[in-house]
Formats: sequence, structure tokens, C-alpha cells
Amino acid sequence: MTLLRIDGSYGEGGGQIIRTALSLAALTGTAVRLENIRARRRKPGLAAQHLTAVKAVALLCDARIGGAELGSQTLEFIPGRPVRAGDYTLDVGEAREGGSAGAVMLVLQTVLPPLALAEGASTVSLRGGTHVPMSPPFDYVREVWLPTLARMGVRAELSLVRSGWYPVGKGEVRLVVAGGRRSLEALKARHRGTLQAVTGRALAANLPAHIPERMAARARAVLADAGIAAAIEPAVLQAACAGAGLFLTARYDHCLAGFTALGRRGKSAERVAEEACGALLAHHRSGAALDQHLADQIVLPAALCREESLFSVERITPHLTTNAWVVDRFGLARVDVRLAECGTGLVRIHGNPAGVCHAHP
Ligand SMILES: Nc1ncnc2c1ncn2[C@@H]1O[C@H](COP(=O)(O)OP(=O)(O)OP(=O)(O)O)[C@@H](O)[C@H]1O
Repeated sequence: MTLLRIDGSYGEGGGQIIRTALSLAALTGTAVRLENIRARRRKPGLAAQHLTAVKAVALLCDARIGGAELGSQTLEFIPGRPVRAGDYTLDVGEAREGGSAGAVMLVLQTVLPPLALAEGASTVSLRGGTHVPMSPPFDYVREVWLPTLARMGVRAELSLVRSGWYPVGKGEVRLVVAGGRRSLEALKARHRGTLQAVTGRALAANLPAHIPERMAARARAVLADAGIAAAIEPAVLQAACAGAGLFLTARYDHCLAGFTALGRRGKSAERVAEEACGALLAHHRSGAALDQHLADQIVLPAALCREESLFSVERITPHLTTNAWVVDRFGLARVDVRLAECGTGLVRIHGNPAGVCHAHP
């Protein structure tokens, strides 16, 4: 059997190459061999979050897997059948002795596209980190990524059972996916239109109420100075360890954009607020439609469309160009990323008129 070889050291050289490759392997029935996994990271190879994603996608399509161990830098993944809808429970904490706060949202983003195109509805319960650094937090996925996918025809609902923060994790979310799509609808967001509203949540877990209140107050003041009225709600949550963060959503006529800043010991609530607002204002000034994270996270769903998607993005990141490369390796859709005005990017994803092909044995 020939396996499609994917070089994990390409471009960004991180975990996203694995996740995108596995989603596409399951969707198309392609057997893949991943090499040099996370070669550009300080500790290369599969970490708890990636291993959970590997096992999750393997469950969806009954894949045979080789090299699915912590630290492994090579993985073979051979799908056994088309993706099956069902009830799945995935726990990042189980992937490593002593637990892990690995990002469950990244695992969710790996299983959702295959389940959206599977026959029938699914529920997925995911346990681990819900608001952890270097990943989309729960609020971003619920307020920005899923509503953007809803515009592309994906029907899914996400709820937070318990938040999970670094370093302990132990959060839980529940995802319900309607399934039954044959392909998705193209995303058209070259121009974003006008800013309709900015909303947000200032969250603290196991910390005093004045922390989220100060984050919310400072954020409202910073945005008001820029002429933007924002509705930001402070809230205190219970969790397995302390954590805090501010999550903002900018709602434009034709798209959504999300901005996050997480707290840590020694960083004031006001600084957290200024960081998230700074990111929002930089995006607003850029004039582009999608924020830098949404662009790389929408490349895969857009590759599942029959028609062409087109959107502008605040800036071209290595995550974006790397994900474009992975999609290209599967020959599913051609992704064209171009530099546009003032450092923004323009992304065109030529859909596949034939739709996604399930070439399962
Ligand atoms: N603040 C944020 N908001 C939304 N998305 C984010 C945010 N920070 C990071 N992301 C997204 O998280 C993903 C991280 O991918 P990356 O390849 O870096 O993954 P990883 O598996 O966490 O690990 P590693 O970098 O350790 O290999 C990207 O899609 C990136 O856009």
C-alpha cells in the first residue's frame, strides 16, 4: 500500500500539520505517513494533545495506527472505513501519566470536519484544557470558529461543562454535530463591512471577583478611547486550578474576529485587558476581514467546499501557509495565499467540484 508522506518539519513544523493531515486522511480515506513530527518544537514528537487527536480520529474511521506514542516522531495512519457518526468521549488527561492541560479545542477542531460530513448526528465529550496558551480557547471556538462554520453549513453546538486552565486542565466541553453534509458552502469574506458590535467575557477561575471586573472595566475604557462601545461580562468560574483571561469578539457585517489574552501570576488584570484590546484594535486598523487565527483554522473546512472561498486576513502567518501546504498535499483543493494591501493577506481556496471523495477500501 502506498502511503501519502507528510513532512512534519515543513513550515511552522508544529502540531497543526498532524491534525490537519489526520482530518483529511479520515475524510478522504487516504493512508498517511507523518515524519519529523513537530520537528520545529522544543520537545519534538507527539505530545498528549496530539496523541489524543490521533486516537480520536482513528476511532472515527477505525484506522490502523503505528507510532501512536508520546514523543513519537513518525506516525502511520491507515483509515479502515468512512467516518462513523456516534458518541465519543476524549480525554487529553489520559494521554499522559500525571494528566495534561493539553488543548481540547484543537482536538475538537480535528474531529469536527469529519463528523460534519459523516452520515448522522454525533456527540463528543472532550476533557482537558479549555482555556490554555497557544490554542483557541473555548470562547473563541464558540463565538468565532463555529459561527463561521455555521455560515458554511455546519450545524454544531458547543457547551462548557467546566473550564480547564494551565497547568492542571481537567475542563470539559460537549459538542453536538448534526452531520449529514456532503460538502460545505464557500466562505466569501473579502470585505468585512462595518463593525456592528464588540462583545466579550472576562473570566477568572478560582480567583476573586475583582479580577474579571477589573479586566472588563479596563477593556471597556481602552475600546471606548478608540470610539468602540463594548459589552463585556465579567464572570468567576470554578475549575481544577486558577486561571484568568479576556475573550473579545468583533462582529462585522460579513465576518467575526476573535481576540484573547490570558492572565498569569504577576500580570495585572489591566495588562491582560490591554493585550486583548491591542490585538482587536490592530486587526480593526488593518481593514482585513479574518483575524490571523481564523484564517489558518478555516483553510481545512474551505477545502471541503465545491466552490471557491475568498477572504482577506490581517496578516499571513506560518500557520496559514503551512496548513495551505498540507491541504495541497492531499490534492483536495488548491490554496492560494497572497500578500495584499498594507501587509494583509488575500486567501483564495479553489474548491473541489467533485466534493470530498471517500476512497475507502
Ligand atoms: N489566541 C488564539 N486564538 C485562536 N486560535 C489560536 C490562538 N492561539 C493559537 N491559536 C491556534 O492554535 C493552533 C496552534 O497550532 P500549532 O501547530 O502551533 O499547534 P500545537 O499542536 O498546539 O502545538 P505545538 O505548537 O506545540 O506543536 C493554530 O491553529 C493557531 O491559529
